[in-house]
Amino acid sequence: MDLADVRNRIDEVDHKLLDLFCQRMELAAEVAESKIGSGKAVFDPAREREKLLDVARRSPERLQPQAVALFSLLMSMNKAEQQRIIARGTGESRSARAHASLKPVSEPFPATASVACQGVEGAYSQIAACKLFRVPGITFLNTFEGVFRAVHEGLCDFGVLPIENSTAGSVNAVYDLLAEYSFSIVRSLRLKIDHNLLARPGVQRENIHEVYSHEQAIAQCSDYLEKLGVTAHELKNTAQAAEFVSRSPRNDIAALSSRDCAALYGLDVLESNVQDSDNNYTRFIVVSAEPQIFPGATRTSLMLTMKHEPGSLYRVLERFYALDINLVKLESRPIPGRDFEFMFYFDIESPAGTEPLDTLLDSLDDVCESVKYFGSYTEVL
Ligand SMILES: C=C(O[C@@H]1C=C(C(=O)O)C=C[C@H]1O)C(=O)O
Repeated sequence: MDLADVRNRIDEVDHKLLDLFCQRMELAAEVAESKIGSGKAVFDPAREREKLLDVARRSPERLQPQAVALFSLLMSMNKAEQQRIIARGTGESRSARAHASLKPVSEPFPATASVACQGVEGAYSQIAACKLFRVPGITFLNTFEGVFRAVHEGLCDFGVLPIENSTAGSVNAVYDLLAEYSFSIVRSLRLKIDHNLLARPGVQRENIHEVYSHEQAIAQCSDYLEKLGVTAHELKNTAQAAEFVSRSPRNDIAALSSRDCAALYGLDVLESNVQDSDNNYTRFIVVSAEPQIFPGATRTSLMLTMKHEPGSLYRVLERFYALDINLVKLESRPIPGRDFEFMFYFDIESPAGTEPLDTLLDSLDDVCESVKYFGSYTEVL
């Protein structure tokens, strides 16, 4: 069998398939028009079930799963096309945000601003704020909620908060507050976290018996602490641990903190980069009360809830695939007390203000129980 011959025959089949695919997609305009007239929903599950049953019956048995998958994708693309047409026709986006607010503004991200951070001086949030803004005026609050309240009440322009860590995962409390306050993410930063063993000047490493830090830092350095043969104690944050050690008269304690804290609290770095994994990053976000998209935004964060049934995540992922949109984060999260729904965090890469992202946002309501759009922004390293 000559490969070139077979390929010619494949090409012929593909030309026909492509022609039929375009015809099928063009019918979406007529279906959309009829649905605008009748007020019927784009997604008609009964019709789709019938179609898939028919497809399965008509296919040879060994090709049934592939045929069903192919037609599911065709129907998904058809629905996305209908959503796009309906949204344009009525001039009204069904997405979580209207199109107008999805367009980037012309002014650049500010270099100076008043910023709310959780913790105390030297905390990783403060280090992040100083990398995110050239000259930030920082107000420290005790809790994440305090940060949101400070921005909500107009005391600060922006808030800086941790959103996920490469070892511990997403910070659910921050996601919940984003949804509760309807705030937008306007920038993010991937900060490499290096923990250091800090002690008062003159203290020797071999004399250390107890180490103080935040529970996550202790977890991230657990192998090191075991080797050191010390007991670990939790404090509210790593900066507070440094402060505690600096004030204590004891000569057998140390803190796991950032290098900045050594200078800040007059401590010596006994050993640097003591974390077990050298791939330890925390992502911080800048939040604002008003939705704002700054130039160059390519990352979008969403929180989607889906029914607990076979294929629900697949139907959403299909939309990304059909629009050639790359996923950079997908994490599931249990919803306490709600057995019949699933919540997922999605981050996608797609320039804000362009067709694929608008089309995607317009078409998600159809395959999700709820869609939360948290903003489009630039991630800096
Ligand atoms: C095209 C329609 O809209 C949707 C898409 C379908 C398809 O692509 O075949 C089927 C049912 C609907 O969910 C329709 O209602 O017929």
